[in-house]
Amino acid sequence: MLLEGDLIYLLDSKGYRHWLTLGNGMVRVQGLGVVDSSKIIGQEDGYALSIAGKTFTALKPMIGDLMQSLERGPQIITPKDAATIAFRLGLRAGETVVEAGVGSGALTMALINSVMPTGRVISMEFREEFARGAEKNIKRAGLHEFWEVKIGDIRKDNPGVMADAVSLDMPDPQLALDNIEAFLRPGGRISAYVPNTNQLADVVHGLEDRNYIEIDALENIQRRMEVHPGGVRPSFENLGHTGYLIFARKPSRN
Ligand SMILES: C[S@@+](CC[C@H](N)C(=O)[O-])C[C@H]1O[C@@H](n2cnc3c(N)ncnc32)[C@H](O)[C@@H]1O
Repeated sequence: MLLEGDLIYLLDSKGYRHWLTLGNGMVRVQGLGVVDSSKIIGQEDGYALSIAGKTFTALKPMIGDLMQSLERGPQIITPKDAATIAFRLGLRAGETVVEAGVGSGALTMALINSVMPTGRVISMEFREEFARGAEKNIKRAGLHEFWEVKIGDIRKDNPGVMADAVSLDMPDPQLALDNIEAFLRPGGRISAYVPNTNQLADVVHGLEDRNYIEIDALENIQRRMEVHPGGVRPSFENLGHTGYLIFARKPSRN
């Protein structure tokens, strides 16, 4: 059911998305002008409606849609990499995740989505303006209840919680490993996302030096397929390289 206050998008016949928050009455929608949102409130997800003679479908966004529609500051992580991070960290409802840095908040949304409604994500970010931008994005997505941001440097500051998992998307994750010892629980999981192979090697060596176990480094390659009357082939517009992912678990230190 589509409710007042929901953030939704109207999908047109060309596949374009027009975003709006369902309000009381007329709402301005970019590219469409003014839309009477009272006609959408109370309808089912996937409701088809006509606006100025054109057909649209009203849809509630999934987490990947929210990630891709946010206002961008720093480069965001792609849904394919965020999904792999959340799954390989083994996140479940009720867990506590510490991440750094927050950037635009895209990965944060995927992490929150995996631990809500009883768990939470604490983001550590050393640039105040990025923290505020991410806050706007996370509020727009309606996920702020399960999130906290702390201004600080994960290489030396403590988030003040014991984490089940730590997720790092920053240039030098290996320099945070000593500090993370204090707040990642034994058996806890860690992930790092880096664009270059030299950074990947630095992280893996850093984890090995600290006796982390089940260390695994990978690149996540996905190809979108196109189905044409003449045949089926990978899209020419496929994204090439995004980043490398490293995962490990922390053993008990006794
Ligand atoms: C590439 S962006 C993260 C993008 C984010 N994962 C997303 O999907 O939107 C990297 C962020 O890490 C922050 N950062 C870098 N080093 C940091 C550190 N030592 N402690 C906290 N934040 C850090 C940067 O300010 C930047 O906001």
